[in-house]
Amino acid sequence: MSVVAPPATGLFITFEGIDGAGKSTHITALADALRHQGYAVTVTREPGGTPLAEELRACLLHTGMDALTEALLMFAARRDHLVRVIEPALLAGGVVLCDRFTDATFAYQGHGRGFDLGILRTLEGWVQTTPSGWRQPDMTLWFDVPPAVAAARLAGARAPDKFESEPQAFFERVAAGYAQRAQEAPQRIVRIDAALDVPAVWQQVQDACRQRGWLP
Ligand SMILES: Nc1ncnc2c1ncn2[C@@H]1O[C@H](COP(=O)(O)OP(=O)(O)O)[C@@H](O)[C@H]1O
Ligand SMILES: Cc1cn([C@H]2C[C@H](O)[C@@H](COP(=O)(O)OP(=O)(O)O)O2)c(=O)[nH]c1=O
Repeated sequence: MSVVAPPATGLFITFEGIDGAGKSTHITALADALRHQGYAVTVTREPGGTPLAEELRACLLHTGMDALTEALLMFAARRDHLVRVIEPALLAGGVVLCDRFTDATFAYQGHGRGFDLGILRTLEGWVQTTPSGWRQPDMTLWFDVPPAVAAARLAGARAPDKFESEPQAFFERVAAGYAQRAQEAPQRIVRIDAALDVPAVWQQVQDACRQRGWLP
């Protein structure tokens, strides 16, 4: 299949899934593959991606707080990131690969913590409305993996942060939250079977891009 140029409004692709699902591993590989095709690619992450949002990330990952505070700080970091980094890159016609976005807030704060989904929907509407309109990812790759598999991958791989220290039951709820989001937005959210080995997962990531004409 021939490769189509990204639309003039750019291409926004997000990576989602529980901790240890394999997002970071594949975001690098996809960035390399897209750059090879001549795309201008920005790789970024949430919470984070700007100096202010990285400061908020440090608080969010290491300081205890109530669920509303956590949700508001996630969306505050997202707004700064969207306005300063994501929108300018997309409006310049580039590709933005973002490690997590609003689906993570629904999964972690909504389903993991049990925070009100209606309030999250309101915040999503406010935060993702920019001068150029409503911004949603063009495609979201959801790395679906059983929490026990993800935990085994992370054991010993790195020191756990606040979220990674949560019990498996928390990640079961987060995983169910992602499944619900995927059901609500089947056109946007592509399920990747992330329990398979790295080559098999990478194949699925490439297939999702090929089906949309973004990779040959
Ligand atoms: N498909 C896979 N099979 C086995 N191990 C994997 C796979 N994908 C990633 N890993 C390993 O699991 C750990 C977590 O992967 P990472 O990409 O950092 O996940 P995430 O960014 O989703 O938290 C890393 O040590 C990585 O090398
Ligand atoms: C974006 C986002 C992340 N998170 C959590 C999920 C992760 O455990 C944590 C940091 O995400 P991440 O960058 O994936 O962590 P790491 O690089 O250590 O894998 O923040 C939320 O709870 N809500 C959100 O909206």
